[in-house]
Amino acid sequence: MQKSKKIVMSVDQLNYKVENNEILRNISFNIYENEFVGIIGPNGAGKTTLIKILLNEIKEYQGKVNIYKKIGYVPQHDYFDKSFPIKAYEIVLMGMYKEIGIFKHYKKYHKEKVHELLKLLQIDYLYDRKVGKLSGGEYQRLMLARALASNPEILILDEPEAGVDKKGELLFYKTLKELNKNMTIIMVSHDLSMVFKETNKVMCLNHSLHCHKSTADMTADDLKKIYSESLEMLVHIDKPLKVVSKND
Ligand SMILES: Nc1ncnc2c1ncn2[C@@H]1O[C@H](COP(=O)(O)OP(=O)(O)OP(=O)(O)O)[C@@H](O)[C@H]1O
Repeated sequence: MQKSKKIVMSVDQLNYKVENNEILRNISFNIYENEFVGIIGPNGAGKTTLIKILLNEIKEYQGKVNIYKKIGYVPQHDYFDKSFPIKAYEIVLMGMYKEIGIFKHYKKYHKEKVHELLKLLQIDYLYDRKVGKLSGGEYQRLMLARALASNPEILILDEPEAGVDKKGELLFYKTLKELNKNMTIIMVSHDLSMVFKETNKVMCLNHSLHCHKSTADMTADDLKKIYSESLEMLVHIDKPLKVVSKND
């Protein structure tokens, strides 16, 4: 069934080094429309670097990267300096900068779109609030509104759970599930329990790609290949993983 789906992104033999430090090694994968892919891996595994390559922020790599659809990006929690005096609606307008331009020639239509997005994400009350006054969960939803402002077909999120409490996280994933009906989602996360609950594909990255498969087919051995402390990690995963015997 998978074969009839369209490829939205394809990476072939990607290698990336900084001086003699091999950060990404021989990475190849395809992402298909409407997939919800979780990228997991330990600290320093190259997850954010891979995202930066997909976003074309890093260009000095070897291999082929083809992106066939428009990307919206939800950055890590500390992406913006929160002491900067900017209001929530202005952050969302930034997501439309290609339409508006750097001289902020926005029209009534753009502001209406901001209201629409904030309403969709249940944070319309934040419209005029300074970004430094937002909670972790509100800030995360605002970043999502900014990413959606450019009408993306692929949404990439880098550790969206950081700085958000459990209730906020559950609400956020509910929204992502809804968006996933019309959008491909790629999410870097350290929250393995949510990755196993919410995504339908998982990539295990630790400089090279150790596995890329359906979430339902993930095994404890897949995790052991990338996490040395896998036993403690497994304790926090609600969903039972397949037990693979040595003969499998
Ligand atoms: N410009 C750079 N120069 C040198 N080393 C770099 C550079 N960018 C990244 N690295 C190194 O590459 C490795 C991968 O970093 P990256 O941020 O991609 O990891 P990550 O998997 O996202 O980690 P985390 O889960 O901690 O956020 C790290 O060891 C990092 O120090």
